Amino acid sequence: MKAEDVKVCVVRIEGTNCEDEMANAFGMVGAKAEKVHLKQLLGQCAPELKRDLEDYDILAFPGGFSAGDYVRAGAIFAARIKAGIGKEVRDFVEAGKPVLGVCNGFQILVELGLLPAFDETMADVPNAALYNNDSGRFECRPTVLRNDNKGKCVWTSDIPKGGLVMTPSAHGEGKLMSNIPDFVEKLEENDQVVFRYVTPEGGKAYYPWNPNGSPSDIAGICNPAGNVMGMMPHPERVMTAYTAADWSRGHRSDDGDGKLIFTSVMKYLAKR
Ligand SMILES: NC(=O)CC[C@H](N)C(=O)O
Repeated sequence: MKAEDVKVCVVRIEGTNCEDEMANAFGMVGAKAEKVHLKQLLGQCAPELKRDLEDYDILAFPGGFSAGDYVRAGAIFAARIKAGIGKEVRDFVEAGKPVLGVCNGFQILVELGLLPAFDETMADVPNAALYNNDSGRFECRPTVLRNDNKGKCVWTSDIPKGGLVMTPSAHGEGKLMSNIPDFVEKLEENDQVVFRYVTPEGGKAYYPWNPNGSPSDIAGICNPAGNVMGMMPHPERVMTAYTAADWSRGHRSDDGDGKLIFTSVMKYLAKR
């Protein structure tokens, strides 16, 4: 698939607030991104505004405070999706099409049951959640991630295994939790761990470099097939070096580290 033929659905509802930079990020790697309100996918709009998920090649859930973070961040957005287009989303994922959830988007993917999705896609009762940060407050700062994926995730092929990327974090509910006793081990066994928080030198993270207290310093995971990825930090905010933290620019020329996520998925689609 040529880059210019790639169509991206950047889906939003009231409270989403990172759709512009998410659409811009895909545009910077040559794809055609469209900001689509959930109501357009549900048909609750003028006929000419109706959109069908199957017409897109990538589904992206941007950050924000969808539905005001009521109940839990992402819970209401996920419930509305599941009730209205659950089958279409499941078909999209099972067709191997790439799905990205950033921050609130990650929370939505977990609430939908699309991550970690150990046994099935969109299980009725999700077996994980993004919980309140250990600090009990909203954490907003540059964070450094190490790519710990062994090659399964389609969103990280341009980042060497063990490579470091600086991507900023900004969230109140970023602690990945699960009711499954050996949750982290299962993620590791399935190669579903993607990013871990580390210090700028690549060492074991401690607060504030792990801003939320996530076990094993996990910052991002993928599904067993590797086409769905969710991460708390915001790669779409560091597409260029000038938006990166000054101390993190040593190993990048004019691009920001976040661009590698978007170039990676375009390479995956180029082979489909
Ligand atoms: N930047 C975001 O998407 C924030 C996500 C969510 N509102 C939280 O605070 O955890």
